[in-house]
Amino acid sequence: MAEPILAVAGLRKRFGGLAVTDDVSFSVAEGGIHAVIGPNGAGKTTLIHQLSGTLRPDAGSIRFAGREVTGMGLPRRARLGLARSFQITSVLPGFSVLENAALAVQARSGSSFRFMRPAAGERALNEQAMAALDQVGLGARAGMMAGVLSHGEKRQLELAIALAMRPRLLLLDEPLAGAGPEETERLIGILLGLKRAYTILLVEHDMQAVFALADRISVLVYGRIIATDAPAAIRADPAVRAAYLGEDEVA
Ligand SMILES: Nc1ncnc2c1ncn2[C@@H]1O[C@H](COP(=O)(O)OP(=O)(O)OP(=O)(O)O)[C@@H](O)[C@H]1O
Repeated sequence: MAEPILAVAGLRKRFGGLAVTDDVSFSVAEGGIHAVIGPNGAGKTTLIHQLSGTLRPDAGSIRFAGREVTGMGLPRRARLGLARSFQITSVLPGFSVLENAALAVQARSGSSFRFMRPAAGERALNEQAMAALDQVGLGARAGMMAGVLSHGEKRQLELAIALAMRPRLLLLDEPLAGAGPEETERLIGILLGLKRAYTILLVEHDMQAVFALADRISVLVYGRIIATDAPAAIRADPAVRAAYLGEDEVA
C-alpha cells in the first residue's frame, strides 16, 4: 500500500486537566476527501491547529509526505505542501479578487518571479492566480474588490488563496460555516470538483455535506477517535450513533 500523505500517531494535547486530544491516531491516504466529524467541543479545531502547526502537541507524532513535521511551525509545513485555508479574515477587502489570489501565489513562489522581466513576472503571477480563481468558480469576479463579495464568494476566495499555495494536503476547517442553503450547494459542488485534483482533510459540521463529499470519515469524541471508516460504515456504527444521541445529524 502507498504511504499515507498524513500519518498521525498517539497525538496528545491537554488544556489544564482536560485531554482535548487524547491519543489520536489516524492516517489520510492521498487523493479524495477525508472528513473529521464530532460533536461540539470534541476537539476538532484543536486537532486542526496541531496539524497545521499553530499548536504544539504534548506528545505523539505527525508525519506528512514521509517527513516528521511535529516540531515544525506553520510556515515550514505550508512550504512542504500542508496548507490550511484560513477563515475570511485572510481575505484583504481593499484588494481585488485577483490581487488576493496573486499575493498567495507570490507568497508560495518567494523570489522566483524576480528572475523574469517585471511585465513577464506579473503576467505569470496573474495567470497562476487566475487559474486558482477558475478552480473555485470565481474567475468572473477577478476584477472586483474582495470586500464587496458575498459571504459564499469570500469562502470561495479563501479556497482559491489556499489552492494558490499548491498544497499536497489541504486542511479545511468548516468551509461551509455561515453559508446559506444556496451557497452551501455551490460550495459543495466546488469541493466535489476539487477533490479530483487535491487531497483534502475536511472538518465540517454540516453532516449532509460531509456524507456527500467524504471518501473516509474519522469520528472524534471527547478528544478520542472512536472510528475511521467509509461513510456507509460510519453511518451504521452504533458507537457513532450513540455519540450523536440528541443530535439528529447522523441518524
Ligand atoms: N486554548 C484553550 N484553552 C483551554 N481549553 C481549550 C482551549 N481551546 C479549546 N479548549 C477546549 O477544548 C475542547 C475542544 O475544543 P475545540 O474547539 O477543539 O472543539 P471542536 O470540536 O472544534 O468544537 P466545535 O465543534 O464546537 O467547533 C473544548 O472543551 C474547549 O473548551
